[in-house]
Amino acid sequence: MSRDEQKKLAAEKALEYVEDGSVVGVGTGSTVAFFIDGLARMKGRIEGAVSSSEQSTRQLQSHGIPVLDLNAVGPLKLYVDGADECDPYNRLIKGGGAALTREKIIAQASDRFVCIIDEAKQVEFLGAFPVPVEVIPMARSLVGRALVALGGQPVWREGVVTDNGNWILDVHNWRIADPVALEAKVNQIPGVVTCGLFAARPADEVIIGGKVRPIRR
Ligand SMILES: O=C[C@H](O)[C@H](O)[C@H](O)COP(=O)(O)O
Repeated sequence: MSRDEQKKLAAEKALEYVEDGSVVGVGTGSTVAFFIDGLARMKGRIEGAVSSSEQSTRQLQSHGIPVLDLNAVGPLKLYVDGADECDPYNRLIKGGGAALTREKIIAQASDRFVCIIDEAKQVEFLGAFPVPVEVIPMARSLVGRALVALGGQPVWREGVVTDNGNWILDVHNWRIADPVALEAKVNQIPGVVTCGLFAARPADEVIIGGKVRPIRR
C-alpha cells in the first residue's frame, strides 16, 4: 500500500472518533488534509473546528466547516493530527510543516489526541527527523548556540516564517535519550516559543493505516 493510501486509511479511521455536536481540534499536513476532506462529509453534524494553521483553516473553510477560536470554545474532546516521527510510547516529533506551536497548544487543550501516520513514521528512537524549534527572530543565534550546547546541530530553515511570525531552527543529529527531559530543556531557552518534541504530552492513540497501534508501557 502506498504512503498516501495509508494516510487516507488512518484519516478515515480517525473520523470514527468525532462525536456529533462537537468541536474538533484539527492539525496540519498531508495526512490531516485527508482527515479534513473526510470531516467535510459530516460537517452538518459537528459544531466546527479549531485549526492549528492557516493552511488547515483555508481547507476547512473551503469545505464550509466553521473555524472557531480556541479561547471561545475552551477544552476540546478530540484533537487529530499527523506527525513526522512516532516512538513506541506515542512520543512524537512534529513541525515539519512549521505548525508545531499551535499544534502543541491544541494538543494540550484536548482530552484525546489521536495521531494519524503511515508506517514510515514509526521509529524505535526519536531523532532521525530533525527536531523543529520555533524561535523569536531576534533570538536565532542565541538559541542556536544553546542548542549546540545541548548536543544538537541547528540549521536555520531560511525563508520560512511561521503563522506566528517566527523562524524555525531544525536540529539535526540529536541523540535523544530522554525526550521528556530534552523537551523541557529546549523550551526553557529564552527566545524559544516551543520545540517539536511532543513527549510531555504524547498522543493518546496512534493510528497507522486503518488500525490503532498498541502503545508500549
Ligand atoms: O508542522 C506540521 C505538522 O507537525 C505535521 O503534522 C507533520 O509535519 C506531519 O505532516 P505530514 O502528515 O504531511 O507528514
